[in-house]
Amino acid sequence: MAVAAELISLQSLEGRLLFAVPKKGRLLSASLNLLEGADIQFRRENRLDIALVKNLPIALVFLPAADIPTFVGEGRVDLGITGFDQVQEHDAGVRALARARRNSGEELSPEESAKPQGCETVMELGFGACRLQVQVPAKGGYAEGKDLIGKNIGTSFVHLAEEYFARLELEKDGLEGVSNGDGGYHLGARKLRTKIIELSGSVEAACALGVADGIVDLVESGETMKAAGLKAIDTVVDSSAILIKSKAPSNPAMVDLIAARIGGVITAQRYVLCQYNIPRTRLADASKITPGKRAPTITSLDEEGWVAVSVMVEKKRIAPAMDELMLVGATDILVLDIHNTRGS
Ligand SMILES: Nc1ncnc2c1ncn2[C@@H]1O[C@H](COP(=O)(O)OP(=O)(O)OP(=O)(O)O)[C@@H](O)[C@H]1O
Ligand SMILES: O=P(O)(O)OC[C@H]1O[C@H](OP(=O)(O)OP(=O)(O)O)[C@H](O)[C@@H]1O
Repeated sequence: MAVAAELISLQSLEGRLLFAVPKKGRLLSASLNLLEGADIQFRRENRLDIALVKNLPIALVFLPAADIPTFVGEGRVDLGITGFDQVQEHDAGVRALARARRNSGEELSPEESAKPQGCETVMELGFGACRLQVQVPAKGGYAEGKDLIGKNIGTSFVHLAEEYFARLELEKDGLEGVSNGDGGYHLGARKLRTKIIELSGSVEAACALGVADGIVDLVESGETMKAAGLKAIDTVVDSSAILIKSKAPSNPAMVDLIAARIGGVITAQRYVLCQYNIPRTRLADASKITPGKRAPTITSLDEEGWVAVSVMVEKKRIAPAMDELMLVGATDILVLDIHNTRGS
């Protein structure tokens, strides 16, 4: 991490909530938009991975998305933005480590046992949607995950891939549904027959180059997979960006404040405000079309028998909702952008 000691001392971090943000990649720009919407003001110095927030007792820590669950899970950082897939992979890695230590007879120290491990999901953030999928050459003979048992699998998600193939191997051996009690599938004392090969990027090239028979990698549009001559045969995780928090944050009230601000921005991005006039006799029909997040706000109009309705509608539903409102007799339908929200 490029932290210039002369610019940001450890003392300047004292009393500040630490908030981890992806330093690059697919989640960076939407994460920065969220921070801006939540009025978290900072200036990131060139090459510096820590930024002090000007208007709140927070410091932002820019980290690779894959490392954020570790920092938050160990309580080194209070809050973080990362992909659900990364949290799942981290948790699978923690399970694998615990098993390895148990198998080698190593005891946890009292401090380790007492320390709250793992992170909690605060909310989904509405971006970074993708799927972690098992992909194979489109023209090959593999049709489902179990066809790859005993083969070579290239992936950056080694722990999730191991658990995925452990489950398939257990099923194949007639031990369907065995999870051995720690939340993820594993083979107990037996060894995984499928070979998981760790790759750190451009995983889609592994099959064509003969390194792997199949891969476990992320897919969004499917373009990368198609261009590499691959097809998906199974989904391991459905993912999107999430806000996570440590189980023992340094300042729970500040965590709640940031979560409320970010929640407000997300709601504002997802909804529009729809206003219309309608005869009171048709209100029940209109309310079915636009029920609102909780309930529509109804005000009487000066004109006898008419009411004005103000209601939040999901952006993706607004066009058909307007069509339907017209059909039940609504007039003067207006749609307004919501700049920010709180408590909705
Ligand atoms: N194609 C994609 N579409 C949408 N979200 C994605 C996509 N690829 C990755 N993501 C999400 O973004 C997260 C970070 O992935 P990304 O590849 O951008 O990270 P990175 O830090 O640049 O890592 P790397 O250097 O390994 O590429 C993933 O864990 C996933 O949640
Ligand atoms: O389905 P698509 O929309 O084509 O996206 C999928 C690609 O995006 C991710 O890689 P990224 O571009 O982040 O680079 P990487 O291979 O270096 O991880 C992922 O690993 C796939 O390669």
